[in-house]
Amino acid sequence: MHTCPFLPTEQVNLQRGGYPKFAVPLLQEKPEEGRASIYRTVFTNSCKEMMCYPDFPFPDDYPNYIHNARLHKYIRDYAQHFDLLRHIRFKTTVTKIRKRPDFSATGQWEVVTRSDGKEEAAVFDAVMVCTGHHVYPNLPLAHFPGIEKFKGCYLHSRDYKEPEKFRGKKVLVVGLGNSGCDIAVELSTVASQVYLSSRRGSWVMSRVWNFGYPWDMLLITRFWTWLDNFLPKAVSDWLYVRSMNQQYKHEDFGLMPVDGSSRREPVLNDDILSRITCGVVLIKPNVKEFRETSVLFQDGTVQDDLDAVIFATGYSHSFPFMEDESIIESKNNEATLYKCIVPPKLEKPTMAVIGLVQSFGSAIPTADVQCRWAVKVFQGLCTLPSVNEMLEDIEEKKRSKIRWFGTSNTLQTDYITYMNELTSAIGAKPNVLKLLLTDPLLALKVFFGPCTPYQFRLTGPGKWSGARKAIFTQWDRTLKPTRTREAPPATSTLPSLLVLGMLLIPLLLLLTVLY
Ligand SMILES: Cc1cc2nc3c(=O)[nH]c(=O)nc-3n(C[C@H](O)[C@H](O)[C@H](O)COP(=O)(O)OP(=O)(O)OC[C@H]3O[C@@H](n4cnc5c(N)ncnc54)[C@H](O)[C@@H]3O)c2cc1C
Ligand SMILES: NC(=O)C1=CN([C@@H]2O[C@H](COP(=O)(O)OP(=O)(O)OC[C@H]3O[C@@H](n4cnc5c(N)ncnc54)[C@H](OP(=O)(O)O)[C@@H]3O)[C@@H](O)[C@H]2O)C=CC1
Ligand SMILES: NCCS(=O)O
Repeated sequence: MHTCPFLPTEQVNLQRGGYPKFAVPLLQEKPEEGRASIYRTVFTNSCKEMMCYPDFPFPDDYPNYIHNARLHKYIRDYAQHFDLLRHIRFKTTVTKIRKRPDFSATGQWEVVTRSDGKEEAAVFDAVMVCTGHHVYPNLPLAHFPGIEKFKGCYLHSRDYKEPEKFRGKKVLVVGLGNSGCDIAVELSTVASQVYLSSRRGSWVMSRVWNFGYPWDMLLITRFWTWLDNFLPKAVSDWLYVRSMNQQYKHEDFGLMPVDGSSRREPVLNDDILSRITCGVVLIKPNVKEFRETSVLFQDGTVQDDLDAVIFATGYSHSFPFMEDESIIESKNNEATLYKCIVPPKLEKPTMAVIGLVQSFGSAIPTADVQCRWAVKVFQGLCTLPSVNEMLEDIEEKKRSKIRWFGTSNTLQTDYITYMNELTSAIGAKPNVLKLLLTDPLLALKVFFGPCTPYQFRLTGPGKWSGARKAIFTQWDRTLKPTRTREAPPATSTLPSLLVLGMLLIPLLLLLTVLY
């Protein structure tokens, strides 16, 4: 990788010589091998009511979208609240996971760890692999002819931390995902020009959706999921494209996705339109090739005097610690796991992969429900079908992925459909029809309101007594952090009905005269 001359390298040396580690390793200047890495200004793109642990709402004074440092505190608060820290071994790397010799009888695993240079092995009855899928950068340089000739520098978005070092530079960002969009917007405040190249375009939405409410509280509901699946696909596709294009026409900003009906995860960014309108971010098509100091795009346009390229081309995932790599079969960004969790060919179901799904929904509640299902499998309370039946189910799910995402090799899945599948299996899926009879107001909120994580703790094993109240107060917690100034009492405005009447009367008179 061409290091950027204007990115000071002493930090790397400093790091070796006691560089002050950030409180949050994610923000270290030089990302740690095998760890996710984010840039300083990352704010969540799921709102607090949609991304909390199902039995641990965020404090009501937290903003709806949260800076990564506050999210880190919330996760630590959760661990402290449920007394989990005693179960966690920090600064400990798992270097090897292998079946014990008697695995087919016991289902036990041997796990080797390294901490402070010391290796240690231990035996476990079950293993949950929760190592994330935003760790290993996807940097497909072979797709960018001439990059080896390029005299500027380039890096993957995983290595990007902040914009200052790019002040006055001409920078190309490749990839219109959430990283590419965030980074292009931030760079545009200091760079002399930012180009944002997109291969297939993306739906780009603001976090602040209709009526000023969080996008995910309005769009991720059981009603919309039901309608999306109930209507003929052509109709639901038309509605989807129409809703995504309702705030502005994406083609007017060069953003329009090639496949508009794909339910691929949208980009959430509140500033990109303004940066495009101000000309500091220029949207470009895919790169055709790089030259020594310029880049040729697929539409034939050329950009000279390029200083740097940031490849925001996403991530791949791998499990280097698995001695037998065939256990978690994963290639082309798709994994062969039953319910996206269990390797189907194990003689004993004592391994679960958690978090290897991507949806409109949030990672935290998804992982919470996945773990609850996996524990029932480990306990033998959720029995798995035969290997062939699991493999057929995996194939069937791949076919439905093509229907919604245009490809099977994706971690994408439909959030509520997936959560329903898992919560049904453990008896924790809310029964809306039954609720209609027993608690009609709750039923309406559950079906038409935001599918907040509390819904997955309303009933069944793991039920949380505070879930109903959390659902009834979710909008209070949403509005509290923004309603921070009481509007002064209205002075001159006439009641709106009176105004409406005053407008209607002349209109009615005009109509009677005309007709
Ligand atoms: C920039 C960015 C912003 C995001 N914003 C949101 C958002 O707004 N909302 C949302 O829901 N999701 C968001 N995501 C996605 C979300 O962060 C991830 O899905 C989530 O972090 C997944 O959690 P995880 O625990 O599965 O994996 P990770 O958070 O990646 O954690 C994996 C952990 O495993 C550890 N690990 C890995 N290998 C080993 C090993 N061999 N031994 C020991 N430990 C190991 C790593 O150190 C790490 O601590 C974002 C992702 C990125 C990159
Ligand atoms: N604020 C937040 O909450 C943020 C959340 N995230 C999350 O982190 C995860 C990773 O996001 P991100 O890093 O953006 O990665 P993504 O995988 O979401 O996006 C990768 C982008 O790179 C493009 N790309 C990939 N390969 C190539 C190629 N060979 N040639 C051209 N373009 C290519 C893709 O284009 P194409 O569309 O054509 O495939 C896509 O636009 C996502 O889940 C995202 O939601 C990330 C940043 C901020
Ligand atoms: N869709 C929320 C998860 S993400 O990876 O940002």
